[in-house]
Amino acid sequence: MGICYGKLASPENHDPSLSPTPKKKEEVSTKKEGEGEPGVTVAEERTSKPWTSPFFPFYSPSPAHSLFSKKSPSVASEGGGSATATPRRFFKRPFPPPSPAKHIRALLARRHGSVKPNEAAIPEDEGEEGRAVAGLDKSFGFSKGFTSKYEIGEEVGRGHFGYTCTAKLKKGESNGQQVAVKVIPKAKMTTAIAIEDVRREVKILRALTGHNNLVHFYDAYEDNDNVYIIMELCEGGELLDRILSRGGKYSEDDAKAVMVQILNVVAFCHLQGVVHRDLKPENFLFTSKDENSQLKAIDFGLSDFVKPDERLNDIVGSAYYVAPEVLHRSYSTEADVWSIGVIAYILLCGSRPFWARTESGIFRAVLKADPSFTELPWPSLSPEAKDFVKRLLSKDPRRRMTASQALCHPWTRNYNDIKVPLDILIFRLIKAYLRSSSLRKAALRALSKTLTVDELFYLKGQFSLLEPNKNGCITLENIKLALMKNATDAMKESRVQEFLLSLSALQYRRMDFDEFCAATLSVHQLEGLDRWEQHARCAYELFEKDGNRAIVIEELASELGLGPSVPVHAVLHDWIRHTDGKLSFLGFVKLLHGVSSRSVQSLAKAR
Ligand SMILES: Nc1ncnc2c1ncn2[C@@H]1O[C@H](COP(=O)(O)OP(=O)(O)OP(=O)(O)O)[C@@H](O)[C@H]1O
Ligand SMILES: [Ca+2]
Ligand SMILES: [Ca+2]
Repeated sequence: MGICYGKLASPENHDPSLSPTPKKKEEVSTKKEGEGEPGVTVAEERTSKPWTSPFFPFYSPSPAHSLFSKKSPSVASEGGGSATATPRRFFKRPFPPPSPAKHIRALLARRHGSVKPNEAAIPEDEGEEGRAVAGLDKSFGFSKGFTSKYEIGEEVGRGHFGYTCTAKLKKGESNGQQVAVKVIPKAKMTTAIAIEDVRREVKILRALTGHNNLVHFYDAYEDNDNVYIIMELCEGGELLDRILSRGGKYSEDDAKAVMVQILNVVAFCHLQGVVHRDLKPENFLFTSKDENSQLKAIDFGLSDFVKPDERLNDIVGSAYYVAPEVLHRSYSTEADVWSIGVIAYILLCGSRPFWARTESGIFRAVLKADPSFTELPWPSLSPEAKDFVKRLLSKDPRRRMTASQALCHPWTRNYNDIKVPLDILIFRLIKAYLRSSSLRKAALRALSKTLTVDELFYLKGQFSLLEPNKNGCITLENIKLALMKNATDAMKESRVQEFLLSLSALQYRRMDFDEFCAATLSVHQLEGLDRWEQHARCAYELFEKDGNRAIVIEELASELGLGPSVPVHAVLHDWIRHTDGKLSFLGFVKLLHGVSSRSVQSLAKAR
């Protein structure tokens, strides 16, 4: 079971056209996170926050906020107690508006070491680290003497793992400087996983600090009771509160201003080999109350390092924002881009793309349902905005845009001279290209000739970031220099350098822009486009003229790295044209994918 919204039984019973009547207090039925108990009603008030914002109707609280006081379950009323005041909101609204997101319960259970039967919607393997253990080592090696250096002020926010206060430096050069301190009680660290998470949160903040859209990290302290993370104080409040105070809807331009900042910092994290894993509007703060204030990513508590070809498998994040592949336990940086897609959807229409009353219901929707782009206000939004969100919310992570690509999308790319960061995907694809057979390279080259202006825009940008020489070519040296320019300590952890070594096939050669396009185009992404068939047919015609040649089945099998156990004549029969022994269209498309022997084996079994 998950969060409940009073008696908002069906997704159809809300009205998107309602005026965002601000409410300070809202009563909704909810269930305590991480515990399998039945729903309890919570009355919430965020007025004790320094930047209190009005609530959107149906605002549902996160039980993690201790500022909320509990009330008896009987006071839950329809539509959060405000149904009679604005009855029109029923029957029309497609989804409830955003509210604070809750962490996935399996994750919390694992971190608190309390997995009870049937509690987690997706069972986690409970290893030694996930069990609450007495006598855990809770020393982090952080500085001591927090209280002698800082005078702690008012609480400005609270999450599941800690609370955040303002603080003032007592002495030294920056005497009086206001900072934010996230206090994480050691008493809450009951498992090895929880301790490791705090260690990694600080390590990642330390490694990434410096980006304009990432909260500035100053230092970390500890004493017997707490860990203290000292950061820049963001006084503009959470993005979630701004969404709510605007009635859940942003103009396209305002949404773009937010999106561009989010994509920028996430592209930066991904290049460094860090995946955030908890992107949601609560984890972006504005530096000031100003409308055009800068946005900062915070809360790297669930973040991790990921090597370029590695897949992570622990289920982490917040239900509304979690990517399908995370639920399938095999994911990488693309999972963050999905969460950005959910945020983009909410910004543009004020509703969540995937909604259900229970956690498992949300997971089902994430895995199976297609978000609505037909309900209001979608018909009145630009086709570019819709395409942008759809390509972030592609269920297949290989078809999803990367953060850098999203900054090159026609919806965003003309926004205020965006500087698109280097995309780690480029290096992954070059690596795969260099390992390909000459036949596959020829096929990719043919496909690259069919790229459109939009697709070339991104590739041109990436190519110029690698600073080609006078002849318009790049070498391994260019790639090294470009990465060094962008490298932070995080890169050492995620071992991008090691990955670079794997590009050593480039050592004695250079690549011009044409070859770069062939190397870095993503076949999977092109396949996700409506015009894929056209692309592929057109590319096949070019390949016929230039690259196609007679090939015997055994040679093709070896090109594809098929082992002797594969019945190649049966499997590859349709891939070779019997009239002249050259690749058929089917064979061409398979070759473009660089079909793995595993998929061919499964193909063989299916026959
Ligand atoms: N640098 C900051 N300046 C101002 N407020 C902050 C800052 N960092 C955090 N906060 C506030 O404190 C809240 C909790 O911080 P944070 O999200 O890091 O905690 P958490 O316990 O990890 O939360 P969660 O439950 O989302 O995992 C934030 O949502 C925000 O409102
Ligand atoms: Ca948070
Ligand atoms: Ca957190």
